Amino acid sequence: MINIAVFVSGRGSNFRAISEKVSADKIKIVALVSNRIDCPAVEYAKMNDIPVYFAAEEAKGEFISYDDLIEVLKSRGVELIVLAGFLKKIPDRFVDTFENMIINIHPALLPAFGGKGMYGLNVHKAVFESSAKVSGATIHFVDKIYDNGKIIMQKCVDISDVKSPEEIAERVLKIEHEILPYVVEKFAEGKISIQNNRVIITE
Ligand SMILES: Nc1nc2c(c(=O)[nH]1)N[C@@H](CN(C=O)c1ccc(C(=O)N[C@@H](CCC(=O)O)C(=O)O)cc1)CN2
Ligand SMILES: NCC(=O)N[C@@H]1O[C@H](COP(=O)([O-])[O-])[C@@H](O)[C@H]1O
Repeated sequence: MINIAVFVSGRGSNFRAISEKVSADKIKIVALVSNRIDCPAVEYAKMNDIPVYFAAEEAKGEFISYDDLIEVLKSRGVELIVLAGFLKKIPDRFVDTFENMIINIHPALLPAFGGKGMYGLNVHKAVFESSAKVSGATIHFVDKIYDNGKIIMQKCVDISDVKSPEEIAERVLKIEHEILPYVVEKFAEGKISIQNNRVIITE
């Protein structure tokens, strides 16, 4: 079993998918981290006795600093950090400390439609405006640049008949809720590795 931390900024449906779909004998969610005090993901964590931490660049009020958060996560033996709708840049020192231990889910087929400003519905609006016939979700390692890390898994979905960005969002979210719990479980089983600079998933 591995200890994981999940970082969120809002609704938390991917966080819930991990919590509800990955078996308790494979992972323990020892921390929910958010940059927002009042969000549904935090309510879900509190209802399920998952420790909640609010983090920001500087400690203030209920917020701890990223530097203090590093020590908290180390003390909790965190082996995997999952960014699930987290909308802030993870600082370089954080990326260095947890090298190849941070993953992110992005609601598009990277490297397309990624980078600064590309989050939430903004992504699906850009995809819709591009007239793309396919979209999907990407899970990647987190490095010091937005949406730039090694890709772990992608799954696509047909959007040739959609009438709005919201329809794309709905179809992609279903994909996210499938592949993120799968990837987290593979991490817990020790079946994801980097060999010759390529990500290998062992079935
Ligand atoms: N060091 C990294 N940090 C983060 C990454 C990453 O790959 N490396 N991924 C993002 C998640 N993400 C896309 O998957 C993403 C999130 C947010 C933004 C963005 O432009 N944010 C705005 C601020 C939005 C807000 O405060 O509400 C900004 O930076 O101006 C882009 C991509 C998580 N962190
Ligand atoms: N670039 C980052 C980004 O856009 N992340 C996206 O935010 C949503 C969070 O939903 P959730 O809070 O219900 O999991 C998800 O669609 C996730 O891919």
